Amino acid sequence: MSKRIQLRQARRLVVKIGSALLTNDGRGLDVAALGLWVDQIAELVSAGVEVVIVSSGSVAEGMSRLGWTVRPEQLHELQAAAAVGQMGLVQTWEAQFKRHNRHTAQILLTHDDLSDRKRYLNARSTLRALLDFGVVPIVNENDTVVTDEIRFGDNDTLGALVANLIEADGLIILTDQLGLFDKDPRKNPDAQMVDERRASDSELDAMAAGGAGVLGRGGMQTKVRAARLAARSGAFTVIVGGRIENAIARLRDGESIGTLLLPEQGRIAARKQWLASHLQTRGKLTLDQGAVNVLCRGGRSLLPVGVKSISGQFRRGEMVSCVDETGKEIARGLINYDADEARAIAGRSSDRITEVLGYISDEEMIHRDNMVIV
Ligand SMILES: Nc1ncnc2c1ncn2[C@@H]1O[C@H](COP(=O)(O)OP(=O)(O)O)[C@@H](O)[C@H]1O
Ligand SMILES: N[C@@H](CCC(=O)OP(=O)(O)O)C(=O)O
Repeated sequence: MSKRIQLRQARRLVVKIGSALLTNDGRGLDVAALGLWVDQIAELVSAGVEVVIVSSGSVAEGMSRLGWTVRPEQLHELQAAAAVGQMGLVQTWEAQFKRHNRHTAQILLTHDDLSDRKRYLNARSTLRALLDFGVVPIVNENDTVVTDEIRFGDNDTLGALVANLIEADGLIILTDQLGLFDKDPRKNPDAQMVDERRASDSELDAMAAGGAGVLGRGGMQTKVRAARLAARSGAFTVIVGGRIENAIARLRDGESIGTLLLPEQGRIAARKQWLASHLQTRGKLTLDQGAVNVLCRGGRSLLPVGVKSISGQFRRGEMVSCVDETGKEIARGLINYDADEARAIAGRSSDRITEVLGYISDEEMIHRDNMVIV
């Protein structure tokens, strides 16, 4: 049976749109095309699918606004163009979603934000809150503080990291080709499009080795790598032509367009493996019997009220071990509070967190998505 059914079942998606598509061959943003993607995404969101957009195009739009016809070589000039262009980029997304009465939000991220545990949880909470409010987040690299993306033109990786961050079911990469071909179709007219593969398939590397288009710079290599990264949290990736009529809607209907790259394992198994790989725990939470029962039954978060005592020094986002009153390990997970804060709210009801700490970041001590039962 075709794996395309996965697209029909997806509840949370990241849609990444590259510079090659967004920018009308370098002449500013292609507002008409952007409007058509917004129509399809707005329909998905109304049908209950959560969508985060990773949008490139700031450098190209900035160049157009500044009247530059040649892409500058100097990094600071590229960064300046990105800062100018980002304004136009988010204005355009906002105006297009407004036609559907949908709010958008600008999120600028760096790779470091996503590898630092604390910032990872902060970014994750913000994105989750936005999705809960029915807002469509528009993500781009924060080109003012880092230069990796504009140097390598690789928002594909950012798309995959966001898919990991929000535990998306899938990553849809819209590009200027119909999909991934067995060789670069620009240089090889006989190239054949790949329909479905495992993201880990090593044959994909040779296929993608052909370089990039004129505006985008990552090419298919970064897309294949992004598919492998996305697969780490169990997400599938589709590489598909953004100019195909109704591409997003047709994918959603399970139609076989573009190239589907599949993870080895499902979302939950992948997540557990990812958590299990963080072997080093920084602290220990002793739980009361009620909390142990609830966690062992599965599918529940750990609330502060079920925590009897805490040992160790840790920061928000670090891995801690949860044990029962005999010291037997029950679970491991990424904790939402620093050790001192966790001690202050342990044993208390979540509605008292604000009173005790003066703020609340999460009702849970450890969210169920960040926990693995051992
Ligand atoms: N095997 C391949 N299949 C499809 N496209 C390929 C392949 N190898 C290289 N490419 C090139 O990758 C380009 C798309 O990547 P890129 O220019 O980085 O776009 P984007 O801005 O969408 O990320 C295509 O225009 C194509 O020339
Ligand atoms: N962040 C920059 C560069 C990102 C970039 O070029 O990525 P992509 O075209 O998707 O491979 C921009 O928005 O122009």
